[in-house]
Amino acid sequence: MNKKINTLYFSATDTTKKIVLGIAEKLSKNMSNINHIDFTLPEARKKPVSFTKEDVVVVGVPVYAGRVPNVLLKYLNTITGNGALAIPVVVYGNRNYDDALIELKDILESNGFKVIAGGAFIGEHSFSKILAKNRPDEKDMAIVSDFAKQIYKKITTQDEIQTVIVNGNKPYRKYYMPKDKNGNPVDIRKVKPKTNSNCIDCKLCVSICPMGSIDYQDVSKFNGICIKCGACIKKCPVNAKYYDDKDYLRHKHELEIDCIERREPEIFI
Ligand SMILES: Cc1cc2nc3c(=O)[nH]c(=O)nc-3n(C[C@H](O)[C@H](O)[C@H](O)COP(=O)(O)O)c2cc1C
Repeated sequence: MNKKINTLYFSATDTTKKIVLGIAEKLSKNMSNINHIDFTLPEARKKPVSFTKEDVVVVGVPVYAGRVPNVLLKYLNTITGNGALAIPVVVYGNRNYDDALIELKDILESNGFKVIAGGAFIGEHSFSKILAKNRPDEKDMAIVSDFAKQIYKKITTQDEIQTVIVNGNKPYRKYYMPKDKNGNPVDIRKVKPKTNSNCIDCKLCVSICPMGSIDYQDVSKFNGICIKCGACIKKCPVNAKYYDDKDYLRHKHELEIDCIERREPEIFI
């Protein structure tokens, strides 16, 4: 194919990254030619990014509350497509992707991309070590591979490449909210991880927090918001970070029970 392959993704616990890179690598003959833009860390979101008609961009975000994470909207709206082909990909933790894919597609289109395919895939849930455990797995990656083949064919055989229609509601549904035991919505936005005595002060959590919120001098302190992305919990080498908020833990437990049935990726081409 006569086009440059790019990835553009946010991935706190690497499941979105795995899907996006999987698609890009299958689309590209020469893997070292892929241009990777990982905007998981705050520094990366300060750099302006623009593409041209010669580019194909695989764009991935995790699903947060059934939508594109709202903390990423400002950054996503600074990216300019200038006619580049885009493949939006959302990765969710086996509950639902609700309106995240259609929202990401709309964002890309309004920024000058031509959206030619899209997909919703499943990754281990950020809140849990058992919900969608170890996904994406081999079966998911086989679908990734087939999806990339179909995209390749579409790009190389259609004279006027058609845009795609994806699932989702318009207007978008409200951000999904966890409920308490009486069914009332609870707001877990203020919940932050605690640090236990296992901590060896290695500062890894400081360097991987996508919000740059963990204090360097005192890693048990937060200087900004926590998006519950799971990075500091899952990547800590000594399991020093944990949540003890009862509403958060109740929601996590409820998801682990209610969303146990395996969901499969959906692709749109
Ligand atoms: C704040 C927050 C909200 C989430 N909301 C949803 C959701 O609505 N539906 C769902 O199935 N998974 C949800 N998830 C789980 C993530 O979408 C999923 O684990 C994804 O694979 C994480 O991607 P990453 O590994 O690239 O960070 C949520 C995760 C977080 C942190």
